[in-house]
Amino acid sequence: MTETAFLRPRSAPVEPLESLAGLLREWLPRQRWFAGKDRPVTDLSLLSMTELFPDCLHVLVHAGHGGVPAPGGNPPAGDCYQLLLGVRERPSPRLGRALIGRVQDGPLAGRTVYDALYDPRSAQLLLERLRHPGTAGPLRFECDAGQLPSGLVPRLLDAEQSNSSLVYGDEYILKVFRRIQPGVNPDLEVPGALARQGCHRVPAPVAWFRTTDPFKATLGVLQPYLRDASDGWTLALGALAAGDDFTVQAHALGRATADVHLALASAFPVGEPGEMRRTATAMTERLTAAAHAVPALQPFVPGLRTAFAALTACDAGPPAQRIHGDLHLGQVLRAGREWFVIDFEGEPSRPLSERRSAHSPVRDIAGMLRSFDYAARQRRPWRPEWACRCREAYCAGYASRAGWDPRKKHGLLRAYETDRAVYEVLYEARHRPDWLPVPMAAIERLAVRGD
Ligand SMILES: Nc1ncnc2c1ncn2[C@@H]1O[C@H](COP(=O)(O)OP(=O)(O)O)[C@@H](O)[C@H]1O
Ligand SMILES: O=P(O)(O)O[C@H]1O[C@H](CO)[C@@H](O[C@H]2O[C@H](CO)[C@@H](O)[C@H](O)[C@H]2O)[C@H](O)[C@H]1O
Repeated sequence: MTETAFLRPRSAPVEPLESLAGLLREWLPRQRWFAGKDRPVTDLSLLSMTELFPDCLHVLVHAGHGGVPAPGGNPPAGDCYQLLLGVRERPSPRLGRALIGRVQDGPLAGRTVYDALYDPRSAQLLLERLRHPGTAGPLRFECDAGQLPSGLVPRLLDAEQSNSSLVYGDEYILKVFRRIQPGVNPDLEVPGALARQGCHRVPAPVAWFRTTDPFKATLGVLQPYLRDASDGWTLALGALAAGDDFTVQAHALGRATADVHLALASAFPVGEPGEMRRTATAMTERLTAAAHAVPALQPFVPGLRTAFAALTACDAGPPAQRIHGDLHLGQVLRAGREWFVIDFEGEPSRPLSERRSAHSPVRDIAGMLRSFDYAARQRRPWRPEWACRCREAYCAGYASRAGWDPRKKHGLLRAYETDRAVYEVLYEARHRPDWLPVPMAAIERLAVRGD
């Protein structure tokens, strides 16, 4: 593996490759996983560029929103993204969907760049790198499994994702993180720790890659692929369409959630129950920021604030601990008769330090309860009673394993559900404006009726 002279990591806008930066500036905001859709990209700089294999560059870019450095020498507002770029004179016509554009000047002048994750050859070579641990410039490839098989055929998953995933021969799945923040990604840290606890509900990482420059960060994780699995969202929508009950599955899902919480509490330090006043303040601040970004929230702010204010009169809840952080029906897979939990990254828009700290497990429970509501609102007539039964069954399943019943923590649950619905309003406004009515219906319910 080489790191050629013009491919050394750089940290300022790179003049000779300006036209590559120009292409990426146009292309990035159109990607599903691009997090800054609500703000224009004002500047784009290449942070590092490494030749991963011939015709394939590993690139970290900073997409800036504002350009002016923040006070105190902090970098300007924006995010770092990971790209694997194929660079060829004439890419195969089959890569049409992946094309980014033709570079006009600099060392890559005249070559066409494309998203290399769509290129089976690059995907295969990426797995080869993981099979043979080692380095490429600042990149480190590491493997926990004895020997990974070779020759597995790759396919890029075509899912609504915050990252990009490659499935290899239905044996393994490699998640390539897109938005990169300094530090260990919880989606490597948590499944690794749970596997060491013997928790069978989470596929364990078998290989991963990371960078040491421009900061230390996890870039991708390979784990076993649950080949006959269906995700909870698909199963729930199927049940709704068929008019089927989903309470047996919801009950088992509650048990699975509690199993994962118990394993997390053993694997990581457990704190005191959250201090209610502080929790209420943080939730209120998030509400204020969300209402600023999505004006449709504003009429409901006073009603929603009462859910947070009421927290101060609540009993201390369960101790704070590491949690999933973004639990919903799309994050659980049913294989055979068991539920598995995936994607421990937490809510993608929150800072990594916050996602890696201890929180109330009620936050996860509230996330799943909201998800039943989302499912029940996918087709008319809406089925609130279906969601209600699932919510009951899920909480009962949770209580049967955890030893405490979420339904007896009504004030906490209401506050966390409200906080989650506020997050969802922001998420949908940014990523899927057509879906905004779904969390807005919950906002109205929580603000007006409070249940
Ligand atoms: N271990 C696995 N086995 C089978 N399918 C998986 C596995 N991990 C992820 N998936 C599939 O990939 C999709 C995206 O994975 P996820 O971790 O949620 O990515 P993202 O963080 O990008 O949203 C999931 O919805 C699921 O369908
Ligand atoms: O990409 P992630 O899975 O990490 O999570 C983000 O995207 C989710 C949507 O894909 C979003 O979930 C919301 O929509 C789901 C239905 O598509 C629903 O089941 C969830 O309850 C609802 O929150 C999630 O919030 C977001 O972080």
